[in-house]
Amino acid sequence: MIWIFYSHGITALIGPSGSGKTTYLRTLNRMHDMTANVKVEGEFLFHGKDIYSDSFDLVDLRKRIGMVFQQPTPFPFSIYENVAFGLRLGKKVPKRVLDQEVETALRQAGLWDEVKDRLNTNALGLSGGQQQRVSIARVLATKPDILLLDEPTSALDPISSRVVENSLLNLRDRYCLIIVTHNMQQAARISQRTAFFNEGRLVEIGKTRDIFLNPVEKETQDYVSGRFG
Ligand SMILES: Nc1ncnc2c1ncn2[C@@H]1O[C@H](COP(=O)(O)OP(=O)(O)OP(=O)(O)O)[C@@H](O)[C@H]1O
Repeated sequence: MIWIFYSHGITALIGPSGSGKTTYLRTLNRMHDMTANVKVEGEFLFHGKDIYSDSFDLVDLRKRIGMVFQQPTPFPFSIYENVAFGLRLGKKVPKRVLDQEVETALRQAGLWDEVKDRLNTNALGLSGGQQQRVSIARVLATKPDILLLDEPTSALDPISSRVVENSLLNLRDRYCLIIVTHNMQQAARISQRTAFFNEGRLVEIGKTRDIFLNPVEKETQDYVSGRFG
């Protein structure tokens, strides 16, 4: 099966617990490389080049295909240093440039107005939703093409979740976002395309509206109508 992700927009990966959503997501930036006994099959082309080829630079890959996890993952540094972290890796960047890039990333993540007066305070002092947006800004700062998000709002309260969702909505015209979510309402609210996984297989992928209202497969119909999962 050939599966294409477009250069921008949100694709939601849905399915019952243990259906393989996270396992699939992690293949997209080679997160399984460090795990013993994992075999990845198939071809994963990124701008026409197989990301599993030996010549693909892993650090570059993870900059261009960034990942945001379920738990916010700020480092115990200032907000500024968190976002600047990836920009500083392996090169010297002038402060003026760094300031600009940090601001841009925080604006894109929808956090700038809330933190612009306290960039030097510890990111761990922020709320969960703010910490998650710091995590998103940190990934955005390295100028990725793709953001992989593994249940990015499931550890947050409903209000913080909505704020993070809104940030993702603002990013979808510029980036390719691929998001694992347990929350079908969330998938329906924010994604243009949805993929349904079950028992380690991709069952069906299509426009979100079609997957929810008019799926091809009975398995998908049963899941979206709440008959299992
Ligand atoms: N295609 C597959 N091949 C081999 N193992 C798989 C496959 N899909 C899933 N698994 C195994 O099933 C387990 C659950 O998978 P995974 O965590 O990806 O599911 P999930 O849909 O993300 O679940 P949850 O929604 O609970 O986070 C993992 O241990 C994984 O190794």
